[in-house]
Amino acid sequence: MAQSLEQALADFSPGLPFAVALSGGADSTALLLACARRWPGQVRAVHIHHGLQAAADDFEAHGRALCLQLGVPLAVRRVQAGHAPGQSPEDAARKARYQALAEAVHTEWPEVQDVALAQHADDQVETLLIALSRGAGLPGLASMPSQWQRQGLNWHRPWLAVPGAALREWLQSQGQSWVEDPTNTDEKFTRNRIRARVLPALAEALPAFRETFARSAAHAAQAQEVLNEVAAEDLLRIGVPPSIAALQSLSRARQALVLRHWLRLHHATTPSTAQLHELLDQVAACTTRGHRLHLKVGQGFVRRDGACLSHST
Ligand SMILES: Nc1ncnc2c1ncn2[C@@H]1O[C@H](COP(=O)(O)OP(=O)(O)OP(=O)(O)O)[C@@H](O)[C@H]1O
Repeated sequence: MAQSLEQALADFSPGLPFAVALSGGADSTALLLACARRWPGQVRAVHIHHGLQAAADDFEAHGRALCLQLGVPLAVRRVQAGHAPGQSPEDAARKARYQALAEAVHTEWPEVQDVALAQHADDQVETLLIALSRGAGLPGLASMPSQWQRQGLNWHRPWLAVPGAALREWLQSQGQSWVEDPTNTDEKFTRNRIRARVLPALAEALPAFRETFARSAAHAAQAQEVLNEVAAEDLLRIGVPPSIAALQSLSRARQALVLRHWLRLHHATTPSTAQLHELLDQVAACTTRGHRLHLKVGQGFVRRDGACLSHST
C-alpha cells in the first residue's frame, strides 16, 4: 500500500533534535513543514547552494523564508563540485552535497545525529528503472535504503513509500509554496524521461507498481546484505592480496563476488562485467607457475604476483 503522508510521519522516529536536508523543492518543503509541526523546536534545516543552475538563488531564498516562517534554524553551505573524468556532473554534485550536509550538521549542531532526506516513492521507482536500464546488479536494484549510517550520522528517507503527487497535494492544501526545479522537465536526463513518460504508462498498466517495485527493491537489498556477508567471509579466506589457489577453490560466482568486494574495498574501483569475466577466465587459466596475468580492471590493473593477485594504478 502506498503510504499517506500522515502514516509516513507516524512511522518516522528520528533521534531528536534532527536536521532536514532542504532543497526548496516540493518534497523537502513538505518534509520540513510536516516535521516542524510535529516536533516544534527540535528541527534544524540545511540547504546546499550549488551554483550549478541559475535557479540556485531562488531555492536558497525560498529556504530562508520558509525557515524564518517556521522558526527553524537554517545552515546554508555553498558547494561548487567539479566532476572527475567519467563522472557525471549530477553524480559529482550529489556526492559533494552529502559531504557538505554532514559537515554542516557536525559543525552547526554537534548534538544532531539524524538527518532526513525527502526522496519519495516515485523517486524510488525511477531509481530502480534507471538501475535496470543500466544493466545493474543487485546493489543497483536494491535502490535507495530508507535508513543507513554514514559520516557519523543516521540518514532517513521518511517519504520513501509516499507518492510524489500526495506531497504536492498536501502542500497545496496547506497553502504552502515551493520552488519548481526548471531542470526537472528536461528530457535529456533519463530520470526525467522516466518520470514524464514511463510512470504515467505504468500507473495505467500496473496500478500497484509503486508498492510492488518497492517490494522487489527491498528483496534485492536483503539478498545483497547476505552477499556482502559471504563476500567478506570469502575475502578473509582468500586473503589480501588474494591467493590464486584459494580463489580457484571457490565457485566462479563466488570468485566474481569476492573479487568485486576486494577491488571495491581495497582499491575503490569497480570492474565492468566484461573485465570481470576476463579476470575470472585468467584466474582459471593460472594452472602453471609461468602463467602471466595482466589486465585493465576498473581504474587500474590486476596482475599476477607469484601465488597472489595484485592491483596497481
Ligand atoms: N541543494 C540541496 N540542499 C539540501 N538538501 C538537498 C538539496 N538537494 C537535494 N537535497 C535533499 O536530497 C533529497 C533528494 O534530492 P533530489 O535532487 O533527488 O530531490 P529534489 O527534486 O531536489 O527534491 P525536493 O523536491 O524536495 O527538493 C531532497 O529531497 C532533499 O532532502
